[in-house]
Amino acid sequence: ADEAKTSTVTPEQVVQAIEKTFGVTQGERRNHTKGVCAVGEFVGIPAVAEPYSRSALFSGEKIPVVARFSLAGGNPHAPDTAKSPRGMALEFKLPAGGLQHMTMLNTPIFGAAQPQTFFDAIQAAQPDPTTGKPDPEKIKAFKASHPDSAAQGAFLASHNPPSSYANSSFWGIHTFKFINKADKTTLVRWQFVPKAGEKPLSDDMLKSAPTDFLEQTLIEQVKQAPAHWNMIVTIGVAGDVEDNPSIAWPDEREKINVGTLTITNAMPQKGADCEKVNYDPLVMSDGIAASNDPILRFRSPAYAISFAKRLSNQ
Ligand code: HEM
Repeated sequence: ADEAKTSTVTPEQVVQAIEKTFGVTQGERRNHTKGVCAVGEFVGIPAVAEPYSRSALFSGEKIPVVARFSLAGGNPHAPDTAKSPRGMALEFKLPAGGLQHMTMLNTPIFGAAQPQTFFDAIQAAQPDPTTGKPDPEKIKAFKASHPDSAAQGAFLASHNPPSSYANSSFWGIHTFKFINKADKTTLVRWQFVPKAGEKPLSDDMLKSAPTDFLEQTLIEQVKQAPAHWNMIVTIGVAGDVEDNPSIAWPDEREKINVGTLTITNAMPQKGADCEKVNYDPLVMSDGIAASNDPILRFRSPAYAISFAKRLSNQ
């Protein structure tokens, strides 16, 4: 066990472990396999955002967005009632071909401080050959030996999953840097807050809801009226955790509303715009930059491996 803790797991090994635990859906994402495409726009509030970031995202112009909503894990048939993370991935199409990605979850923190913990979690969830199910003893041992997984686990256990993607908050989780026109850097974290409010499944709905409802609910909701989220940025102060996505920042930090995301249309992922996007979270525009968070840095090569596989129909 000590050896495992100090060893350096590679993105290849993590993607292989995901494939072993969940199986492979040919030509599809290795993680967050089940999902739905959407499109819309983002309008920033320059008076609020520009003191912190010079990104063209916050110019106040309408920025086209290609979005994808998803369930965590590599199971393409995961039930929409599963108490697992939901994802929201955004590709903002900035003027002159510039891009900004935000690839978020509906939990404020992540279940791993380093890639090794994520790898160990995936391995612990591997189905036991005799039962076809994860071995509860292995999951227990994983939790006991990985305290950095506890906060996200507790959040997921105490919050029922959303009744609609349009009624869920999504967090960027990692610490990022905003850089303004005077080259001043501010540490930030962000959250997309649904204007329609958070509406989790009730305990009764959790038992009675069908396997698949999230995709159809979103498609039908946005046919009636667009769905909106405010982008709320938390301003960090000296000493706030910069490189550990498993630890939340104190609640009392200043929060600013820097713009609104509007989703105008949603559609099945096959053949739609989001299908062939690699939502690498390190694709960023001038004015927004990565921290040294080891999870954030690790995601980029892991997504590239999954993307290359699915594009070549593996
Ligand atoms: C070591 C940590 C992580 C690993 C190894 C990992 C791995 C992956 C992989 C392989 C994919 C599929 C990529 C593709 O084929 O396009 C994926 C998708 C995704 N991940 Fe992660 N991930 C990690 C952490 C995170 C974190 C911290 C977040 C949120 C802050 C996140 C949010 C998502 C979302 C939303 C998607 C779906 C993107 C889409 O719709 O295309 N992941 N992840």
